[in-house]
Amino acid sequence: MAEQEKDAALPSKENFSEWYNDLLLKGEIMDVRYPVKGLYVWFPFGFNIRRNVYDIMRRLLDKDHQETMFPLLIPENEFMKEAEHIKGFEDEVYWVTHGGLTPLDVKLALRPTSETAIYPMYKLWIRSHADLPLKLYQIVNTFRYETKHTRPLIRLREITSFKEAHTVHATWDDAAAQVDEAIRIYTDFYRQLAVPVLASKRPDWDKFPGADYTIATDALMPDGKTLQVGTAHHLGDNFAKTFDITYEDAEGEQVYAHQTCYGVSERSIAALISIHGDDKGLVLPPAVAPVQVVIIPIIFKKAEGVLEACEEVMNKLEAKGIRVKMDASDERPGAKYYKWEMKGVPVRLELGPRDLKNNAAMLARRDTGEKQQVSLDTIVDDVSSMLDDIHDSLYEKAKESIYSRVFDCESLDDVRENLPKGIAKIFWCGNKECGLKLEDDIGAGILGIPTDQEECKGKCPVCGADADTKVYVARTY
Ligand SMILES: Nc1ncnc2c1ncn2[C@@H]1O[C@H](COS(=O)(=O)NC(=O)[C@@H](N)CS)[C@@H](O)[C@H]1O
Ligand SMILES: [Zn+2]
Repeated sequence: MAEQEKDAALPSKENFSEWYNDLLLKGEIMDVRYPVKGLYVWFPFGFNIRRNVYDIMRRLLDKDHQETMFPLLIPENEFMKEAEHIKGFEDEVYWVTHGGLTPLDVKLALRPTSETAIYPMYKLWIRSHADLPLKLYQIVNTFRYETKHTRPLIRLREITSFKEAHTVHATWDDAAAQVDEAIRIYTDFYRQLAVPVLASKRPDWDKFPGADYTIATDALMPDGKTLQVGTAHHLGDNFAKTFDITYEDAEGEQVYAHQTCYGVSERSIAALISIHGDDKGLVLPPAVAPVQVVIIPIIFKKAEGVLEACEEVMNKLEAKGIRVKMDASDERPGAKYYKWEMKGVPVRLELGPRDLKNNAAMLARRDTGEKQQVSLDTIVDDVSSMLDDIHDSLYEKAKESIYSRVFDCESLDDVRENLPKGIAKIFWCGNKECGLKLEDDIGAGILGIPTDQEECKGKCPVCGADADTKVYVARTY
């Protein structure tokens, strides 16, 4: 890897942006030196985290979805069919115009998202209500010519890990239920990454192009800005009408289907790195850590059976399905601790001659730094429960961090005062002019109406009209 930059110390997490960029290199996540703006390269270690993260997503989806894969290239005539969708993506889509030296008679879009690749096929596949609900997903790369500031894992021009699900239903209500199910799946997915998220219904002007409405999940980053880490869209029968996706209902009538689509990307990894990391580097939730336990043999002149004991412990942990590595290199122990702490290994296991004599080993937690001596007879259970404790503690700390930075505000001044720290909740009458004026006034975005919003009565801070909902407002990525 790039040795030269890795020697300087990691900046403090206080300057979040420098810390984040440097950690992507030092933690061997992504290399940003690829010569195309917005395209980045996975280091193997980072790619290993990605595999673990998406294995969790697959386990959740495979319960009642099927995974597949559609082509990357979309013919212009299909892409240009749905007006709203075109308006939303026309200045972001990349086009392929040649095959070798031969100009193409129909130029091809690189999928920015795959509705217009998938739905012409759904038209062919769906004939009767017996074919519904259809729930497919793919995990692919997609391309968006982002003009805002590109950042690895957060805003890429090639989204390398775009999980998009596209479902088809008999009725609008069935599709609405699927949107709720998608948000439940995402909330569970993020809980397994120890990342708490807030779900809210986006204002109309911020919904997905071509959708009836969008519900999004947002994480709160250390710098007080929110990151949209997943979205679910109710597409109504808008795309079904455009792509003529109909099914024969029980009465033999041809009926337009109702659809949803929902997606997450490598922002899921940006969130877990940013929320859990510290000044010593990555702090990985055990569920996604490529190495969950690193064994450090403490060897003096004579090995005195230490290496054999470490091998034995390693085999017992591996037999339990724990991802373990032994670092028997001849680096100093301190250098080893530094390296594996940087890579966020949740548990370090130290074993030297004295431990061996006491039939014990020392466990050190990466998240809190606390050390615990355990007997070699119970070490597998001790390590397993420590890994569980680490997950729970990371999740609790992250929940405390986001809920303590959601501020219930009564006035726009309140909002202005609290925004630098996190998310504000403020009344909104629901009409667009007020919403846009509110966003303009405070230089931040309306995230939306919390999905767990209770009834509440108040006044719109812009027009003074009665309001019965509070909305989340925040500075966003
Ligand atoms: N340029 C980007 N880089 C990284 N992630 C992105 C980028 N653009 C969008 N995302 C992520 O991808 C998710 C889904 O994108 S989206 O536009 O909201 N929705 C769709 O494309 C729908 N077809 C559902 S898959 C977003 O919630 C966001 O988390
Ligand atoms: Zn108003």
